[in-house]
Amino acid sequence: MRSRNRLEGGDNALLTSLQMQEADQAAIAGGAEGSALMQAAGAAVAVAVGVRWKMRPVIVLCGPGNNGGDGFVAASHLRSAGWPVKLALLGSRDALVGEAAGAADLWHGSTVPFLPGCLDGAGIVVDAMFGAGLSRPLAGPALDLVMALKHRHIPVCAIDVPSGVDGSTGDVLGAAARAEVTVTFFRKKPGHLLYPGRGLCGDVVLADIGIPASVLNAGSQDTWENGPDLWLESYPWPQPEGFKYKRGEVLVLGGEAVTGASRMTALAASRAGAGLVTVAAPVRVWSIYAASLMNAIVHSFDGPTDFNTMLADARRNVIAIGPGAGVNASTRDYVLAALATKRAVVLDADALTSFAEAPEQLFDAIKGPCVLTPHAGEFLRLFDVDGDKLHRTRRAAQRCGAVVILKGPDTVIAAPDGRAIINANAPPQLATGGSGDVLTGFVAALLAQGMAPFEAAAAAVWLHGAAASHFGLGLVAQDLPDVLPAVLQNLKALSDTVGRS
Ligand SMILES: NC(=O)C1=CN([C@@H]2O[C@H](COP(=O)(O)OP(=O)(O)OC[C@H]3O[C@@H](n4cnc5c(N)ncnc54)[C@H](OP(=O)(O)O)[C@@H]3O)[C@@H](O)[C@H]2O)[C@@H](O)CC1
Ligand SMILES: Nc1ncnc2c1ncn2[C@@H]1O[C@H](COP(=O)(O)OP(=O)(O)O)[C@@H](O)[C@H]1O
Ligand SMILES: [K+]
Repeated sequence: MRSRNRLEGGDNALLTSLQMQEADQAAIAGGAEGSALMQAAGAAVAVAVGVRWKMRPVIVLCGPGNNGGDGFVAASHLRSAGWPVKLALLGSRDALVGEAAGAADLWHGSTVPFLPGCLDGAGIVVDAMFGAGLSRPLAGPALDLVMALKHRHIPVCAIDVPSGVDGSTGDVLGAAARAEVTVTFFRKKPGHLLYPGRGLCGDVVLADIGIPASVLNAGSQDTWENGPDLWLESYPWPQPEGFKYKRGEVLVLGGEAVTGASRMTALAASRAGAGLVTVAAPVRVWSIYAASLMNAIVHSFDGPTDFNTMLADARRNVIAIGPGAGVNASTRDYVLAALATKRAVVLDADALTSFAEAPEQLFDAIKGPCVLTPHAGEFLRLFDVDGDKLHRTRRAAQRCGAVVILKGPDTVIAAPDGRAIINANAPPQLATGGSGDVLTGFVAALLAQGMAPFEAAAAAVWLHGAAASHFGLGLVAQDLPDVLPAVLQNLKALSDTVGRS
């Protein structure tokens, strides 16, 4: 399937520092000159500065490695273009080696001491202290300069990453500069998309420095930025010869104390294309569901026997449990009964928290296709939270055998086989009560229509973010299903364009 192929390579791949180093080495083994890559990198930085700012005094802060080397090249280009440029080097000129030493030899401008005073009079800072080679928390003169930058309001252009940000994880080691623009090379890095790093990068410019895409071995990529490229080929568009049962049926467990949450899940599942949506409504509140849900079939149920009878209908190919379900033993039993069918199951909110005392019981019961959609608090109740967000989510997916969507402004989607996707299209207005319940419905609907769990999770998260952006400010959760049609129409137009090209 082509979508799978896109996942194996492509522009969306995110590279750790090590993977970037391997790509660099493969490019050089394939005939590229290391110095040419550095020249292209530094030139791209100079272009990014020139495009963004009017001519003014620039200070380039160079570190002791190749990030500093890129800084020397950028400084030379800006100087040749007439910009007043000063350069400060951390460490001694004689300690530079390789391409960085070569780039320094070509710098004929003034060099000033690497001290906070070097910022005086500067209108722009080019941060070329550390990139992929950051190996420990900032300290000493580098820390002093980053702290000085925080107190002055001089715009910063960072090379590769803001110095102090770990490109592989987005973590800040000690302290980090805050950039307005970050110029990175060949492919983005996870740290450009994961907080706190993402919040320090400003706009990320991806520069082509001549490393061919072919250096990425098919199959060796495991992390991508979310986007339609990854799953559009397997998106389940309505088919002329389809009928409602072919588009799948989602069974949503309704809550008793809280009814709005699962009603939003049901509406979202209908809008996202499930052929049928059935809500299992607790008998005492059945009328609330029946009166408010026109798109769904509302069945009243009174305890496990009734629920099991509803599960017995195998046309219900996806079961969504969690929103408003209540944290208790009954919810646990419903989850276990749903998982025992080995049909696709989406577990959110209370369905997860109900297993806080016994996560193993949940993990052991997952035998079929399953997507868990915890926010950070729910995740903490079930999983180990050591390490960065990408690592945490991957480990959780491996541990439980399900696709895990760890939500937040930088949602990570991980599969048990180690693949992971970072989402970056969600606007902050999505942080509103009930928006997670809508996401559960989107995931369930895409699974119902036959998408594989990893792709369904990624597509749902992307549509969710796109819907929130499309609506804009003032969003409440129930607006998301209502604006989904406009987002889907745009996506269909894109799909038709890609299909024709
Ligand atoms: N790969 C590619 O395709 C291309 C890569 N390119 C560029 O190369 C960059 C990577 O270069 P790099 O590997 O030389 O590492 P870099 O970030 O300069 O730092 C290493 C130096 O910093 C030091 N150091 C580390 N942490 C420190 C700290 N906290 N405090 C103080 N010192 C610290 C470290 O010292 P050590 O740990 O060895 O003691 C070492 O001396 C990459 O980001 C991109 O800009 C481009 O030219 C285009 C092609
Ligand atoms: N600051 C933010 N920026 C973008 N998206 C966010 C932000 N905070 C939360 N979200 C998204 O909003 C949704 C909230 O889900 P959740 O926490 O489960 O809320 P609820 O339980 O109220 O439905 C998730 O999809 C999450 O990724
Ligand atoms: K940097």
